[in-house]
Amino acid sequence: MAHFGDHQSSIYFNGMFLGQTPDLPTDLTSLEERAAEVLSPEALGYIVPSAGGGATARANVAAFDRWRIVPRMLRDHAVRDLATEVLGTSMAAPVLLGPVGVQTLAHPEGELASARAAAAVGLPYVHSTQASHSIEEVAAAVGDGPRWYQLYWPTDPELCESFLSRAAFAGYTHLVVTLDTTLLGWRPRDLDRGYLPFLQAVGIANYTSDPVFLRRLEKSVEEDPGAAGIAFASVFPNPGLDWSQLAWLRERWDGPILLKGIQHVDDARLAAEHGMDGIVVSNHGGRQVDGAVASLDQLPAIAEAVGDRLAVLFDSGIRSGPDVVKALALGADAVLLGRPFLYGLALAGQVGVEHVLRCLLAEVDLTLGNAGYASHRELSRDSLAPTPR
Ligand SMILES: Cc1cc2nc3c(=O)[nH]c(=O)nc-3n(C[C@H](O)[C@H](O)[C@H](O)COP(=O)(O)O)c2cc1C
Ligand SMILES: O=C(O)C(=O)c1ccccc1
Repeated sequence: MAHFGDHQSSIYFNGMFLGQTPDLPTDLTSLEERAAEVLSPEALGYIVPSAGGGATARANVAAFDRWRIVPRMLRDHAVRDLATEVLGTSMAAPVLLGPVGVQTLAHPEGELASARAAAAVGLPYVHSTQASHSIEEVAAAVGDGPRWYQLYWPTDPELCESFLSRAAFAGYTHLVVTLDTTLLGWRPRDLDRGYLPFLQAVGIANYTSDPVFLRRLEKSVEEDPGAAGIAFASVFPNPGLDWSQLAWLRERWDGPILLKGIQHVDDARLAAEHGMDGIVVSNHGGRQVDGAVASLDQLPAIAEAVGDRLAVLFDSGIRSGPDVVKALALGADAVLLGRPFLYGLALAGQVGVEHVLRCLLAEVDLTLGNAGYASHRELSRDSLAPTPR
């Protein structure tokens, strides 16, 4: 609670700004509009839209509106506590910064700014394989804060081992294996522009800092910046993965492993049967399978089926404090933030990301308190009612 508590009382007391704060909107929808004014057309076209016509991305957000919080009265909430622990990692609140690649697209300091902001607010940072800063640079930026590593499992086992050993050596403790992007989804806005950040010379420091990857490059990156993009395209797609290969991964990672991209209750059960420690119920913010179900709609059944065996994390569509409260009440142990923190990053670097995180946590705190809860641990399905149609 330490970090968040300090900031909450000194800056965002009762939701009001008391001291110096960045000149940024406090609601995340307005923040997205402001970020759209500063992002390049390419960056905007990559970050904001989703797969296909965006039906799943819209469904992700709309799903939260089908639930309403039912406030309780005269329940002492003078001392409130958002602090929690997930798979041994302590955090100021049940919120993590989700893995997001190529963040220099949004701001020159990219992942370094986001990682510093996460550490300053006391939330874990999940570092993407697809990042524009290396595993080691981001570890240094996080300092004493919690470090989780997200794996895009490359086709080359030697490269995969290299990523894993570098991450472990740099002090990352938890592995989040993203399963929903073995092939990049159909994304018309990028296709129409002929632009994908990781195929250009930018955005793949995580690969170009890797000795195994560099050995795979026939031409040096200095000679031909396009060579890295081509080598990346040859190792990134991995549609041959199946459940049997998790044993291989388990042998190579000592800490907890979470599977990201789970949407089917049977896959959640399979994750438990294969000895995983957690899952992230996610559809990648609607960026992969357009027409897929809303992520929140899958959460209750999944949490019910495996919540006693696995840590159940959730993402896709979180845009406000009440959204966080609803996901927790429906069975999530914690949520991951995606696009919203990128908008803060685009507008003001580290300060902008901190602003987004503090606004979100302050709104979670006020929503819980005014609904009669001293802690998110008191939430249950009974805290919500379905919205009448
Ligand atoms: C620009 C962008 C890049 C992303 N890169 C990754 C990535 O490298 N690895 C990953 O597992 N998920 C990635 N994601 C997905 C997020 O981790 C998360 O699942 C998603 O953004 C949640 O949906 P939301 O943006 O609606 O909150 C990315 C999302 C965005 C918007
Ligand atoms: O754009 C994404 O959503 C994403 O996860 C990704 C996938 C491959 C390379 C870079 C980012």
